Amino acid sequence: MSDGAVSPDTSTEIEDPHEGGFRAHTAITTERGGPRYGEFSEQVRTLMDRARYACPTPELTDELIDQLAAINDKLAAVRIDEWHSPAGTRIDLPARGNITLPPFEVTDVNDDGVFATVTFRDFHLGGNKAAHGGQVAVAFDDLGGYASAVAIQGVSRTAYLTVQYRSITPLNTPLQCRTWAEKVDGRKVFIKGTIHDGDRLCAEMDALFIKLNPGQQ
Ligand SMILES: CCCCCCCC(=O)SCCNC(=O)CCNC(=O)[C@H](O)C(C)(C)COP(=O)(O)OP(=O)(O)OC[C@H]1O[C@@H](n2cnc3c(N)ncnc32)[C@H](O)[C@@H]1OP(=O)(O)O
Repeated sequence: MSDGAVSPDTSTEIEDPHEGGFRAHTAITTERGGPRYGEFSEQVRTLMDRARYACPTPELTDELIDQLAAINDKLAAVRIDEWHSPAGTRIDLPARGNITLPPFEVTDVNDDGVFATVTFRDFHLGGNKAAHGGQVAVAFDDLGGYASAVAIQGVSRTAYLTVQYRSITPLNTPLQCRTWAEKVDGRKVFIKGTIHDGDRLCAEMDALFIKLNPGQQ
């Protein structure tokens, strides 16, 4: 760190409940960030959407830098560990409040798998109005992990994930995603997935998740 630089404030880390995997033994709560945290997440997503397509004047760029720096300073002052951050733990919000995921809402979980509506936004643009292929994989990874968790009632990590891009995945369109466990063989969980725009198949996933051993990172 250079002279005079200040480290981000991480003093709010009050405990480390991490015992392996990527889930902590913390109570599930929908309180963190307050009742309007979902609106906050939506504003962050909208910021990224608008920034993706904006061409500000140099003067506006100057102004926005100052405003965003002020916001970033406020957020840095309330930095906390990943286990207690509402982003990723607010199960009442789209994509658990995780702003790095394409927002999705799980509509059903049953013997046929996990069913969700996922919407790729302007900031997920790949090119020519289509979603970026990597973002499609992100959606599959998270919702595939969900299907794996349901199948084994435990935590797993992705060993491999392949995507077949069958047709254009549109932006700003509620799409139907289904992920399901095709086979469980010991610690190996073979997961399949599809994303449809109505009747049209956009992409398919074939993935292997490995159930983590106790304490495994
Ligand atoms: C609800 C929230 C959902 C969120 C989901 C998000 C999921 C993620 O993004 S996880 C992040 C991305 N993934 C990673 O970082 C994982 C990195 N890799 C690893 O940590 C390890 O390689 C890991 C855990 C996958 C497997 O390692 P390890 O636990 O030592 O298992 P290992 O003994 O090597 O393999 C177990 C079995 O799987 C097989 N296997 C492991 N990796 C592969 C692979 N890539 N391809 C094929 N088979 C494999 C092995 O051959 C072995 O098979 P068998 O039992 O028949 O001999």
